[in-house]
Amino acid sequence: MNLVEVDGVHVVYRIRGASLFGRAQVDALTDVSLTIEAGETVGVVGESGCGKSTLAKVLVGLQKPSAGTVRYSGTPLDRLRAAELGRTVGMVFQDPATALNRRLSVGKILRDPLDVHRRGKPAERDERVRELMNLVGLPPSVAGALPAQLSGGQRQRVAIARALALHPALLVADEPTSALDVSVRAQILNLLLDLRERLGLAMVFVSHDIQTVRRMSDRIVTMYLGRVVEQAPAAELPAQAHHPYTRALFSATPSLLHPVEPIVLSGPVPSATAPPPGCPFHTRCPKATPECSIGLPPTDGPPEHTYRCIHPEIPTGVSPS
Ligand SMILES: Nc1ncnc2c1ncn2[C@@H]1O[C@H](COP(=O)(O)OP(=O)(O)OP(=O)(O)O)[C@@H](O)[C@H]1O
Repeated sequence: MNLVEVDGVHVVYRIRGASLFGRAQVDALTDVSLTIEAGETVGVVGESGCGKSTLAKVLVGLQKPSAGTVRYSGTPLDRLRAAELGRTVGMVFQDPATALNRRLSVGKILRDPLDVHRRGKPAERDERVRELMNLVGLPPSVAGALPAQLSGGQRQRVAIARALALHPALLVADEPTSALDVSVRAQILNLLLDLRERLGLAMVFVSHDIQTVRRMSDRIVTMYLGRVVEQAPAAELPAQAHHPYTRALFSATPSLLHPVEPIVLSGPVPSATAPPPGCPFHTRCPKATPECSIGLPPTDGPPEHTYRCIHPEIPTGVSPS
């Protein structure tokens, strides 16, 4: 059984004060389905506004879907009690400066979830706090420090330790390094990779940096305007990216190891309040034909590599189904 099953999830945000003549809602996620196996890292990529953070929030129960379900080991997310949810999934946010309580010491921040969920005796909770600090490479000497007294990298280590306090099976990391200095980003990424190995964690890694996602993930989900447009093993990308949008993302951040033919997209991302008809990507797609504006492409391909495109790029020698 999969650890997580996301099935047909929609999230609609109502916009207050929207014009009577415009749409008063954003379809942040439309019919999103994906699975995550125990111990697997799934990377989520796409341009700003495509729904990555909304998906992350749905996975941890911070955003209720307007339709569809999220199941953890077969149990719907909304049936899990708070303590069970903490044992199931933890979240690391983009900016640790705002995600941590400024008034609590590191020790108290880490002890808080253990106290709230009454995990073990007081001495065991103290021991778990020490264990968590050691796990993320924080020296015992910072237990009494406030978040403002730490470096950005140390703060993100605290946030990661807090997310792991209740031994979750899944860690959702939403742009966990983008608010950090370039010099410490690699350290936090290596810490996440190390924790995944040591704890057998499953991970959802959200980023707009597709090369980092590729390095971190077993599988990559590409999103565009709230929809999943491709899901593929990371090792197959970019060489076997079938969707022109996935290819365009890789070509925008070229790598010497994995060169991709440059693809220039025409125009900006359409507004999420008024998505185009047919394939949502057709207004910018270099391969678009008139039929792309008529119907939404069906999901095609084998379960391990799906795509929504009627003009997929399938390299010779690769079977499309
Ligand atoms: N609370 C909200 N109210 C209204 N619209 C929202 C809200 N949160 C997000 N949106 C809209 O929903 C869509 C998806 O946003 P989301 O933050 O999930 O995308 P994202 O891919 O994470 O973007 P970014 O990379 O910029 O964080 C966008 O059009 C965004 O403007």
